[in-house]
Amino acid sequence: MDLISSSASLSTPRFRCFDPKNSYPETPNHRRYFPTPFSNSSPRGNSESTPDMGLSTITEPKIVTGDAGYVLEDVPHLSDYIPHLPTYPNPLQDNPSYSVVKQYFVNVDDTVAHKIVVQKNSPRGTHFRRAGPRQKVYFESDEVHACIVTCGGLCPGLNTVIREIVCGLYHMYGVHRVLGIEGGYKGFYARNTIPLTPKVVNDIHKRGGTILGTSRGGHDTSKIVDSIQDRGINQVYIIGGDGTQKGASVIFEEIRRRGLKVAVAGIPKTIDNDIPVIDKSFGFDTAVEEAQRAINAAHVEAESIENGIGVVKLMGRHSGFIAMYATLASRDVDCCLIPESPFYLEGASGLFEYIEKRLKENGHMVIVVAEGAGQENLSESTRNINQQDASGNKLLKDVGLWLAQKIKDHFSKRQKMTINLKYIDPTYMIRAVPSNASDNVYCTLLAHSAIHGAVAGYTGFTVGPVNGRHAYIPFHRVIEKQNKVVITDRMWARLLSSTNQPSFLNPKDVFADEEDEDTQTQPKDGENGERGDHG
Ligand SMILES: Nc1ncnc2c1ncn2[C@@H]1O[C@H](COP(=O)(O)OP(=O)(O)OP(=O)(O)O)[C@@H](O)[C@H]1O
Ligand SMILES: O=P(O)(O)OC[C@H]1O[C@](O)(CO)[C@@H](O)[C@@H]1O
Ligand SMILES: [Mg+2]
Repeated sequence: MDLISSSASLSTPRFRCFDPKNSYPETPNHRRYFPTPFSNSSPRGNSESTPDMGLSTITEPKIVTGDAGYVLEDVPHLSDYIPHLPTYPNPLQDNPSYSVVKQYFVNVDDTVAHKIVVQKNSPRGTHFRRAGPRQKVYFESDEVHACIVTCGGLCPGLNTVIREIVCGLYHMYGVHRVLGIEGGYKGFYARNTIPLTPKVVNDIHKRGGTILGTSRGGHDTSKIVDSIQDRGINQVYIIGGDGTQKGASVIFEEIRRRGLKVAVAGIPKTIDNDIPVIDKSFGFDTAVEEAQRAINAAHVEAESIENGIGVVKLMGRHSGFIAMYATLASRDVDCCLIPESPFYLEGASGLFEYIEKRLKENGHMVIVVAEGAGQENLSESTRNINQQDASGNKLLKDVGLWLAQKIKDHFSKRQKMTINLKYIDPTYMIRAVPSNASDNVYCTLLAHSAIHGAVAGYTGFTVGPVNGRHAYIPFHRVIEKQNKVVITDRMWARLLSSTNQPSFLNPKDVFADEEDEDTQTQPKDGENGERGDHG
């Protein structure tokens, strides 16, 4: 029996109080899991508690299984822990723009498949709850008091997401009280707030950065939730990367522990594109486009002089997506170095040998290096002082400068070959720009999906496209690991074939990696389409 078409519904209850025993079907094929009971019922957190520590027990994943290996990894709902919540008709049904749309409301049983490449006998696999407006909502318009916070590094599109949350709440749901939290998580308890209206945010999407400011570190769960409670905030929109989503997850747990009617929605922001499950992060396309300008400059410089070498360093701490896509887009790049693919300089099939070959063949070359590439080489040659930023992220050594110097040193020893190397570091330029047109549209959809989820009572979720369809993804799925370029995937093979660079791998290493399932954040053979590999 197909779970979706079965009479037993996956939906949260409507027009009645929540009874967890009835919320999910229970048949031999339909197992059900419920949130763990609250660890205590204290209405306030203990502000003496250690900052940045999870104060609450972790909610168990909500997993529903169906026929033929169907699995729904569902997100929490306010009614999971607050009984007797009233529901209201969605005001969109009377909105002139939306009411004309046929089937505007998402069917409560709609789910989105995580993997869409399947074989005849494959199980149906993991699904996520489809994002979008619901017929019934759990907040009245004048009851909503929302807030928005941006955390972590900058990314093109932050202002667009802020704008669209404010305008979406205002125009779709008649919400007039939205607060901007200044300066990231610590702003909840240490900074001012800014009232946000459609007028205030009207043209902010044309600017880079975030009008709210951002920060790293300073996540004090208890103080943040105290502030949310004291201000009477009941919808929290949190925009940020993997660290931010971890922070959002513990905020959600604490809110649930206190039994507050507060929806927590995460909007994934990462210029490195390192958040798993979602197709792609906003701002990524803009960053790749902006990187073309640096690569073009490096190419022009390199081809204008004898044995010219252009080296461009791009962002990407642990994931080389920007470098890989910028390289593939440009076609002027002869070598792309990313954190996922270790490389070496000396000897047969090493980088120096390849540079010499390329210069002899072509007279110039361009190298793109992601900031996290080759850190193991740098550690060997420089003292490793394990420095961290305020959020605990390891500070990387400058691979661009190191590489440029190594290449210069190598060729200066070789009398017969004088090289001219130009090093370009556009690191912050690619993330400080406003988002491009397609990212702007994407940001709008993310903001709308987050709003629809929160007003419908869903909480503890990150929103994002999964195979092109927006879905609500439980926090644990996006914070458990980072998305990385899979160098045994066809996308990396395409890159190798476009640059003709050495793979720096011997087959033994490849097979050893393939055996280690944990290193594979993407399926092999490019089958997931997650990062645009539909080949
Ligand atoms: N495990 C965690 N628990 C609670 N809060 C966290 C955790 N990790 C990070 N944070 C908080 O999240 C915020 C942002 O984290 P971080 O600086 O790592 O950036 P990010 O969100 O990963 O974005 P990006 O890395 O893309 O710039 C910081 O305020 C940090 O204190
Ligand atoms: O210098 P900051 O602002 O801490 O950010 C640098 C880091 O942020 C990122 O852009 C991720 O947001 C990384 O690529 C980079 O290492
Ligand atoms: Mg991060």
